[in-house]
Amino acid sequence: MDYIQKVIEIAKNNDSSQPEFIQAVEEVLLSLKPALDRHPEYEENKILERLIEPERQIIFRVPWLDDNGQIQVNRGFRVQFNSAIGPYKGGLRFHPSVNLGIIKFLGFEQILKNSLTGLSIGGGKGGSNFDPKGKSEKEIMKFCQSFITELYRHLGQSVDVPAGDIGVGAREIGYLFGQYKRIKNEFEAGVLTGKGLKYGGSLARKEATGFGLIYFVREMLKANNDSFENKTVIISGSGNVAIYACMKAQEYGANVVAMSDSKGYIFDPDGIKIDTVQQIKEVERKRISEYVKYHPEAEYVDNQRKLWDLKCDIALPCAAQNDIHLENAEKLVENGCFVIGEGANMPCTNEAMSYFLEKNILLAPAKAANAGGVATSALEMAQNSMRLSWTFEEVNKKLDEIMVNIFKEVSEAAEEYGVPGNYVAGANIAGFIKVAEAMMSLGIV
Ligand SMILES: NC(=O)C1=CN([C@@H]2O[C@H](COP(=O)(O)OP(=O)(O)OC[C@H]3O[C@@H](n4cnc5c(N)ncnc54)[C@H](OP(=O)(O)O)[C@@H]3O)[C@@H](O)[C@H]2O)C=CC1
Ligand SMILES: O=C(O)CCC(=O)C(=O)O
Repeated sequence: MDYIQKVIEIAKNNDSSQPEFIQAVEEVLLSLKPALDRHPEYEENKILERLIEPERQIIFRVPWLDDNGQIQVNRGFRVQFNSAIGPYKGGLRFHPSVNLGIIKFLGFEQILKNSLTGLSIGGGKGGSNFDPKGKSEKEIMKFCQSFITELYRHLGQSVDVPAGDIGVGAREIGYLFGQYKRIKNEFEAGVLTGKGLKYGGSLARKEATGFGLIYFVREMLKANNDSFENKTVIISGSGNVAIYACMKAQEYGANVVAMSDSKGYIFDPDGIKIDTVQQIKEVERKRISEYVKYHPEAEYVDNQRKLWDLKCDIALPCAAQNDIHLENAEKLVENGCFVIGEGANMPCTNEAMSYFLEKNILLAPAKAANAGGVATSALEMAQNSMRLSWTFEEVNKKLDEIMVNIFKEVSEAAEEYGVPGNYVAGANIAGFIKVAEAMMSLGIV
């Protein structure tokens, strides 16, 4: 058995109940062969065995009182995966589906993503099986306070710096930061990112993941003599990443005709009115089906999975993992889709990814394409350290430059390691080499 297969077997034996984590490990490791062939010292130093084992995993009880005075108990997680190149960095997800395997897959992806940003940030991720849907403002606050009252002891601006993810936005970060500050009796702004602008947040962080995705896809299209101009785009999700991806794609001349949420999708052939989506999702926190009340010419389909049956040039999955299965991939290609830009983490199954690569579809992998969010979080940390705030234009310009660099790094790695145009392998190899080299320098730790 070769080295890669041996390490995949270790993951399968140790973590057989964590399918998403095994999926992420297989996807990454199988693409690293050219890098491992060139660097036999990685095997001697058991770099892969160490890479798939988190440095630390914290699982904790989160008790809180609901509005009826009843005690509720949730489970909290923080996986501090790899700190070879910087403090652990990665978001918190609050969603009923959260379990250790999901947090581990996200944390594992985050190691390589953060490496690709070129900034000094290691990989981590956390969250809870708490469902923010249907909770009152007070319940959200009480949950956040209880969550951070346990987790705070493991955090710090040079230790571990969480941010948002599904179900965690500026509102939740505010409550988490408020309680952290109270417990520590210290205004340690750099301990959390995605903060509100009034207390240390960065301009353009809210927009960064979506905008960054479009900057990356723009570069990928440019390298293939194409652009967003007049392209038909469909986007899954209607949360933070989806909204700002839509906005930037429209600015570049694309016609975004569909968006979704976890229940269904809207189809507006004249182009999605993104301010309406913002009102429904960011302000009212309602379902996307509300859209047709404002725009009766649009259609609502009560089946989120059917989104992928629509005809488009570019598909941007920006909702959750394993959103595009093989049959969705086949349908997309059959309908003429030739670009996939992954805004969500691991939105394509490994079978769907392989199919897209086989069909020479331009595939922008999540680790590279959605790295603009965490990169801008690192810019927020930099501003916090300097006690300065940059303008929106300054942050956005830096974000754009970072995404241009990531694309360059990814496409050059693909070329150098004999898989030109395979940005999936390019991203994995480029992200991995930096972390592996740092781990080699740091000794057996
Ligand atoms: N926020 C960030 O900076 C970054 C986020 N990401 C990734 O982007 C993706 C979206 O995150 P973000 O926009 O922040 O999250 P939000 O919570 O803002 O939005 C999530 C969106 O996805 C939908 N959704 C959630 N779960 C499912 C599901 N199982 N099936 C279908 N739709 C679903 C939600 O629908 P509903 O409204 O019905 O809940 C909502 O529209 C995630 O994969 C996240 O890990 C990656 C990098 C950075
Ligand atoms: O901004 C951050 O630190 C986290 C972003 C994130 O969770 C992600 O990149 O998936």
